[in-house]
Amino acid sequence: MLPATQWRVARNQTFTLGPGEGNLRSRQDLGKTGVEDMTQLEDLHEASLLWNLKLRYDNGLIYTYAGSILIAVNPYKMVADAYGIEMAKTYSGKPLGALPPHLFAIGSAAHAALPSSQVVVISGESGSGKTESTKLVMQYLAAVVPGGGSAVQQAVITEQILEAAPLLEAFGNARTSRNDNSSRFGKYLEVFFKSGAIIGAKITQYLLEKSRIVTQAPGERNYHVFYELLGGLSEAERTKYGLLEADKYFYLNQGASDCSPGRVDWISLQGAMQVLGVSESEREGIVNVLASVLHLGNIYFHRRQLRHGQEGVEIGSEAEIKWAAHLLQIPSEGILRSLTSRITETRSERLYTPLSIDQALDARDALAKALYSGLFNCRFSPTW
Ligand SMILES: Nc1ncnc2c1ncn2[C@@H]1O[C@H](COP(=O)(O)OP(=O)(O)OP(=O)(O)O)[C@@H](O)[C@H]1O
Repeated sequence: MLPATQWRVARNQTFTLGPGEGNLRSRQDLGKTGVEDMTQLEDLHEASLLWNLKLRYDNGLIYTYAGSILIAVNPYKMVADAYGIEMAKTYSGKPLGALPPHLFAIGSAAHAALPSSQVVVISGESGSGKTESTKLVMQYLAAVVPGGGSAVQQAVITEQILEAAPLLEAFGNARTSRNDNSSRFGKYLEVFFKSGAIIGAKITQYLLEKSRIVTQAPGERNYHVFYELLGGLSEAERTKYGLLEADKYFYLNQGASDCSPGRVDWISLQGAMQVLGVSESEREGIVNVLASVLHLGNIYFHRRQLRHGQEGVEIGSEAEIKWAAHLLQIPSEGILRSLTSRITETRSERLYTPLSIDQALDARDALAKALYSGLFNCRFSPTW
């Protein structure tokens, strides 16, 4: 406790304390690199926690414990030798706290506590590093835990677990103002063990951000897969699906962000699908859906005055409807009707009420969202 009324704060700055403000004591000396576990801090309040994290971060130490919780400060650059098989082996079998704080220590602790069920909860704000941390925990498990079955089965399981991430990211991640690879869905990843060995995994994904399929804020993009598809198709394939360059699509160019293919090339993505057992005909179906979503986005409408002062619409671009119908293998009249009128069914008849231009645009977007989210939900719940 210091009785002084003058407190030295930083360098040569001083300030005078007012009456009743003298109950101050010096900050705990955390040394150059802070403490590895926040529970060692004498003062447990926001300022001291942040100060400790800063000291460590400034020294290239991005991980800190708070008891059995690991706090990671995103370095936004690869920290040399921080991960990899050697590091995974170093942490394998060591109890939490035996070595400096690390994500691999969390993986090791969870693995050591088997066979009772374990859960690693990774949370944080957008761009804080959840996706990367999830992949690192999986990399750790794939590196140090044997797969079940024969050597070939083990290799297949490990490869499938690691290939699932880029595939899910292609369909569920997008560039946002905060993160170039932001996950726009929640995921729950389960890894199954038997006798200490990995025998399978399951990813459940939920709450995909559907609005992004049809609209993007300035500087943001649609899901990576669209740009990867258009960047990777050959000329012949483009012709087959009636596709143009990415910047020609309303669903891709609204954010006025660049339309380059970005993260993963289409060939690698197809390779990942193959590894995960997506057949060639299913892959063909996936491209059909993606291409039809793009075609739907380029459909536009003209206002039409109907009898009795009623407003209706007519399609401005038959070609896009025909492409979507062809790719989805449904009659184009059906799409046309559903985008221009509301259908009400009674016992004896069907009533068609014309849509206004805003309603028609909503109907178009709703169809595109239903197609894409249907694809995301049913094709990408891999279970091994
Ligand atoms: N451990 C790390 N080492 C180096 N870079 C990292 C690490 N973790 C994250 N990053 C960098 O930060 C970026 C954002 O991280 P990440 O996508 O994991 O965030 P997130 O929390 O999953 O975000 P969102 O909620 O938007 O999906 C990554 O693309 C990567 O460049």
